[in-house]
Amino acid sequence: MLPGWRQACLNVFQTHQKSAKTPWQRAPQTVRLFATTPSVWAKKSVCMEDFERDVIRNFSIIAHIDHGKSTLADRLLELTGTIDKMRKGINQQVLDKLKVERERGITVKAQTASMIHSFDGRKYLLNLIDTPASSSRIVGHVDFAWEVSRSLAACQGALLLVDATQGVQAQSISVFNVAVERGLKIIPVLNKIDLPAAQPEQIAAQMQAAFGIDSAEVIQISAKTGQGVDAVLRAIVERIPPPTGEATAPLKAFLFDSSYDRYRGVISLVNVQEGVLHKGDKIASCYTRKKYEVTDLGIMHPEEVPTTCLRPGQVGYIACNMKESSEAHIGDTLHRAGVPVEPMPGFKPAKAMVYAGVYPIDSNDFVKLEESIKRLTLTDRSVEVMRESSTALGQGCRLGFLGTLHMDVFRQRLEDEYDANVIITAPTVPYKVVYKDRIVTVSNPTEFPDVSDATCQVKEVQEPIVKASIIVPQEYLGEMMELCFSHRAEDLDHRYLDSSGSSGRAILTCTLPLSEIVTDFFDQLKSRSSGFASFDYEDAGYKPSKLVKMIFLLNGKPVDALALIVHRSAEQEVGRAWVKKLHKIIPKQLFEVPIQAAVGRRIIARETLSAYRADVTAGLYGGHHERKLKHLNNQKESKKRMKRVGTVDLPQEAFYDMLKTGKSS
Ligand SMILES: Nc1nc2c(ncn2[C@@H]2O[C@H](COP(=O)(O)OP(=O)(O)OP(=O)(O)O)[C@@H](O)[C@H]2O)c(=O)[nH]1
Repeated sequence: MLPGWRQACLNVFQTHQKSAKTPWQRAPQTVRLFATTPSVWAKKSVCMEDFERDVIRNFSIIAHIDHGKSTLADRLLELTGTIDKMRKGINQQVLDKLKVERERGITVKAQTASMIHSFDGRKYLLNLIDTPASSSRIVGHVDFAWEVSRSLAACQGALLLVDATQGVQAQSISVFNVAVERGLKIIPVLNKIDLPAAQPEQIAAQMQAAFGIDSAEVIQISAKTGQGVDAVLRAIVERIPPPTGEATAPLKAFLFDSSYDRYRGVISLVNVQEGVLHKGDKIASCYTRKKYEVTDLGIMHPEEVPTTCLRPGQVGYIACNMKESSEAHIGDTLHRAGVPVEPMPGFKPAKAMVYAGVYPIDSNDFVKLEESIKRLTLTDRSVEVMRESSTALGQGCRLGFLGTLHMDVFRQRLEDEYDANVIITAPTVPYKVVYKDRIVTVSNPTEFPDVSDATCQVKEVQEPIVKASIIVPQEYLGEMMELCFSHRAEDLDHRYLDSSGSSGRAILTCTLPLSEIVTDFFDQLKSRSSGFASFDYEDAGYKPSKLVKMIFLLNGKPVDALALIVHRSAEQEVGRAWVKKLHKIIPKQLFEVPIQAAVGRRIIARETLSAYRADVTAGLYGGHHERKLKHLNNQKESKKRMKRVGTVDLPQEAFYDMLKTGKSS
């Protein structure tokens, strides 16, 4: 169940969802909750002139998953009277939105809310910019580092929230580093002190060791009971500096998020840095140079509340007849048309780290799938989309994701919101193939050259590597080191975060090839540390590596959709495992089928599928000629639904099974 106003809003749309004829007619959930203003919400009006720079505070809450970010955000909204406690209901969160977010307990899409807070006789405008957290249950949080980084660019401060029972986790450190890099004022907050297992003193000391902050600055709270939360509000006002920027300067607004509304087009979230933005203003984008007219603007309070203007330092939404999501570039600078300004300094664009082919289970559904992907990317701009086709799977799309969690979330959203059943090929990272005269980035195994073939003129192959950090109770340190070494770790190092014997925590850092962590690394990390380890990684460039392309042959014919890029040291193991799996999954044919794994011309592994003919007429004794014919015809029909790979018939579902099990193998 959702809180009052969100539930009412959801009900309106669920009715619409049910009446929508096709899944792709349905509005994406982000849009539904973001852009509509049902009458159940009380009309609010806010005069933006009341809030000059010195009474504005722009901040984020940064935390590891489940440390209580959404609970604290709700408490702040309640304490400032932005939402009504009774209407919201108890223990229900206001800012989390998507179904996948509720199911996985993670925040995927950032949300922003403005609060008005009276303090020491003055009214302050507090803008909370919600950053998505990761799910350490699934894989590294780096998937959403891009979202976090863009949210933080609109802030001057951040609440660093740590669970007093769990202590500092890997993601707390990585987000902290991003915040510090951006020069944000950090307010350390220790949450869940109401729990009997809380160890506030020990964890505060841990925060000192991990972040180098003064433990006396740590505010102890319980976001659940509200204890100490007023001290957080005080610290936001007192410790976070106000934004800079002059109202008289030419307009400069920083675009940090966008969503899509089917009626109004793109809705952008902006942070006005300089000048004043009004309804009716003609604005232009520094990036695309396109011009627009502002048709609507206001603040998220927490729903949309229209205002007459947005002044320096303020954060709000604008609608300006932007038709395509691709026009709203995250990190773009908007200015008054005809009055160009210097764009905001370089913003890291989203970089795809993991690629996979996405195909419909029924190849006739490609058009529908492509449409669904298009719609979904309107709300998730960080996904790269290209068309591709495979002889085995037909027409499909090659998608680039920020990480495997991102890929998983995208697949789940495709299934939840668009009823799309898809086959996703094994994830591949982008490799660099260095030829004598050029460097080519390859993210599709079918395009990877046969490096053993001298005519290819490949000088070397480079693979992406990451700097990984694992925080774990000391008793699991050895186990974690072994895990890292078995995944080709280098430069392994560790230090202790506190000195409380074996129950204390250690942080282990190393470099790992990205390809090693996109499959089973995370599951192993969790199971080998009894769920206690937290893991994070960041991009660390490229490094030469001995990689080869492995292909699989059925009856001597290669199956393109199954090609893999593997490290030479693992080729035997991987080849054997996949051939065994294929042997289990591929249905028997009318003839014997050799299943082989090959690297270049070398056959690495082989299994043989024995011949079999489904005798559909067995049991039909005597002269039932017509019935026999009917059964044989049925058999012929079902064969038409099979994919023909060379001479071998494969049902599309077999690929689904192979690739699904391939992921966890
Ligand atoms: N006892 C207690 N429980 C809390 C407190 N704060 C949060 N919780 C509980 O901790 C769980 C996680 O809280 P959330 O607010 O959803 O955590 P989150 O950090 O927003 O999680 P993400 O959305 O994934 O970032 C929920 O069950 C909360 O009720 C607290 O101060 N005390």
